[in-house]
Amino acid sequence: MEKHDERYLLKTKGLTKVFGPLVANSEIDLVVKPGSIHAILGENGAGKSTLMKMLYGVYAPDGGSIMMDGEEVELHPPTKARAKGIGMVFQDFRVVPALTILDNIALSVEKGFTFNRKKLKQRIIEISSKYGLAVNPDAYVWELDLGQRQRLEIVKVLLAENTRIIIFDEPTSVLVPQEVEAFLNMLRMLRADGYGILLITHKINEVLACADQVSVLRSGVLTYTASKEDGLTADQLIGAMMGDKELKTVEKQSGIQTSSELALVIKDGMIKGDYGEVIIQDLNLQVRKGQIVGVAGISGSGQKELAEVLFGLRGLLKGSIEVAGKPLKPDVRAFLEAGVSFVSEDPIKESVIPGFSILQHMVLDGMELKKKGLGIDWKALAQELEQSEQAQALALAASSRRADTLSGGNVQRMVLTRALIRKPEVLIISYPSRGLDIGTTRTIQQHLLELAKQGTAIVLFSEDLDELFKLSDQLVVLAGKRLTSPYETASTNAAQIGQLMLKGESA
Ligand SMILES: Nc1ncnc2c1ncn2[C@@H]1O[C@H](COP(=O)(O)OP(=O)(O)OP(=O)(O)O)[C@@H](O)[C@H]1O
Repeated sequence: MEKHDERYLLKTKGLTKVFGPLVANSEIDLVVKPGSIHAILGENGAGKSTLMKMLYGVYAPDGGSIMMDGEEVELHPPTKARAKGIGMVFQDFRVVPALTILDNIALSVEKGFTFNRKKLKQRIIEISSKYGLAVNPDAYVWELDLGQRQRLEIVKVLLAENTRIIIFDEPTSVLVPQEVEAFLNMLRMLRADGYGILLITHKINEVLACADQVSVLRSGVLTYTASKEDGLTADQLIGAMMGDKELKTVEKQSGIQTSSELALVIKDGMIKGDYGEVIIQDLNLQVRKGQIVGVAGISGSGQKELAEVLFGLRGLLKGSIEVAGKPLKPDVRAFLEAGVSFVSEDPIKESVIPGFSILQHMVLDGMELKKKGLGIDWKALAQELEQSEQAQALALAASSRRADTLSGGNVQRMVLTRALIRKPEVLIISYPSRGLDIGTTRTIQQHLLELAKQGTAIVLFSEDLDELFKLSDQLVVLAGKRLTSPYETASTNAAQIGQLMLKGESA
């Protein structure tokens, strides 16, 4: 028998993964204990997902070993990892939208083609009520919001035979603030039942709220480990992640007068959803030059549809939209020409073209071409991009890198650089800090304030109320198919905005 303090579910020794010349993970020693939550922290591109993907068998290690139950194991491909009891909840969900929750789960956990629907349904209900994971087995996946899809993934992992380690890759990035506490409670219940939890997150407060152990990666190396008994503090963890780099503070200068010139106006608009249903009606919105208007709302209240209207990707069913006093038809080219830039809510899915480099993405989005003879001077373009203030501030990866091999946070940096570099007249930006590490989050927030100071009108969609309050001059709320009138940020508070999010202005 091993001594109690030597108990572990999984242990790595010298685990290493390289991608060409890049050492993404270098000689990592990590221990996953039963009944514990182990947080993995690190800046964007530090190697967190790579490490987790080796433990879930997506990648075969290039060096080192993994031990389970006292012997060395091979976990690649994921079928082997799953057979050993390792489950992973990814950021992008692996579900079939056209099927119900029950059928999706049957596809992943049942071995044959026939299965006992009634029994499986019963098991889903049991497991989901045990851990507070409200899911309706008969609902279709396309009907579900991101939080519900995540719960489906978790149920799937829990129903798989002998799961004992569960890896979560930035789970709370898709959750609205009200769902985060319930999620952390669920993690605590899993811990109490003996599961070993690996949790990748950028949110220090979540780590402090629930982690038993913390490991920090920097440039592929595990540089810091600590446990709750050592007394974890935010400063210590941020220091371990950022090293000598300083964490900026972001503050909006008060008393700046925004111009009275209107940059963007929607009058009496109506927006329909993908199934012809009315999503927003009686829509009125005005954004002045240099003003940041934050849009709050519970997810799925029409944020995506409104953002698409503001970039010409979706038409208004009624009403009009004007940019700098000029009415525009729903046509992205016309919006681009009018100086509108757009950051969508899901950059990995919507903005990355497989096989294309960062530079090619920039050119496709309208970066001005430099001619050389009959061709394009790619070298000069690359230099211009890499030396730009925006690329440097956001530490954009090398412009020749293929965008589809970037880490999640680095894709977000690419999309943000692309939007900022155009010095837009109007910027429509959704969830700017999603997936970004804490240092980059502050940098992008500072950039948005600077951009507004220089006259850009910004519509900011965010689920993070702190971020909305920190950056916005005015707040509007989407609720009950309507957009509220604007509230001056300085004279409202989170409680009032929270009420509006739940009940709209009829409250
Ligand atoms: N398939 C791949 N091919 C080439 N390089 C890769 C591949 N996957 C990851 N990388 C690189 O390995 C490094 C580590 O990436 P990884 O996704 O593990 O970082 P991360 O810490 O999870 O970052 P983030 O917080 O941004 O998600 C990055 O430089 C990334 O670009």
